[in-house]
Amino acid sequence: MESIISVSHLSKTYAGGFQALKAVDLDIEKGEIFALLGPNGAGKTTLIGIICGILNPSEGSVSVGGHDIIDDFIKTRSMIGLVPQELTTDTFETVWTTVNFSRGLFGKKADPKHIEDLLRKLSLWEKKDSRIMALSGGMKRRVMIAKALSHEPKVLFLDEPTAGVDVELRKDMWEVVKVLRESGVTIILTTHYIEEAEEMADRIGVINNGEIVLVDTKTELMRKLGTKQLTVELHQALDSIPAVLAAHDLELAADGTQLVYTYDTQAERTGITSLLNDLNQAGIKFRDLSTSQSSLEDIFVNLVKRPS
Ligand SMILES: Nc1ncnc2c1ncn2[C@@H]1O[C@H](COP(=O)(O)OP(=O)(O)OP(=O)(O)O)[C@@H](O)[C@H]1O
Repeated sequence: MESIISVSHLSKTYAGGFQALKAVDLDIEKGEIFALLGPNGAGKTTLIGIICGILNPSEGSVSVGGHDIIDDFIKTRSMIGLVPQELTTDTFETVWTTVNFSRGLFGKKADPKHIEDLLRKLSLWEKKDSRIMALSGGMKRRVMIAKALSHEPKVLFLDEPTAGVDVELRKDMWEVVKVLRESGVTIILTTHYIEEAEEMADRIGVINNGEIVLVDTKTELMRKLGTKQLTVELHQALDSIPAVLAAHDLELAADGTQLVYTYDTQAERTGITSLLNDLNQAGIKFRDLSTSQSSLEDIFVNLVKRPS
């Protein structure tokens, strides 16, 4: 895959000495929806701020579409649309005026056709002559997206697009994002909601304490998530896994008193029946059985838990 954003060894130390980013490496692929997950204060806004040229990095570099964000600031900035966390827009203006004005800020020639297409895509066309203050919260958010896309950027950043909105609005936003992706825009969103990342993202990155601790495709994470473990409590400890059980994905735990069997919950056959048969044949007796499943939530919590 071709990358559209390349972040290399990026560090940020704020004036007071606090290091908010620590040698971050990250590639964003053209056309993907990438979700950046992380707890409060992890460094998400700092990372976005640097890529968008709002903040200076302390070390490292970022390129957008192959251009360096510092050497080629105007070019890279025009390739980016940013929807900030807070809704900040001139409430007395109409939707049409506001969105056209945003395009002008990037020095782009007026293009009523593009703005019309954009407003239609965002289900705002009927509201083009309404003042922003007369719109619902969901519509205001969509106006923010229209403003961010008015100059035809290649990449759209959505910083916490659904923070504090109700479930219905959140689902609306997910639909909007998918429609935008189909039009070829690469989307990077930050979120606290694991469900949101699961619903929308092609890939998920987890950031904690200024470090990227995991980047993986959602499919791969779901595959990991789809595995379950069956723990067999044995009557007598084993030194090793007997050869008759070699066909099963087993590990010995708790000083040999537990056999842990990992299986795929999505597989047609879990293999549990045959494992229990083989245990019986081998004369291995057990006291108890229990199952557990790791969720994306568990993976996330484990990755970001603070040392106590
Ligand atoms: N201007 C600043 N000066 C000093 N420290 C800052 C400054 N801006 C942010 N920080 C600190 O840097 C860390 C990262 O902040 P950042 O806003 O990037 O986190 P975040 O992941 O976006 O958090 P949230 O989810 O709460 O928005 C935090 O500990 C924050 O207190």
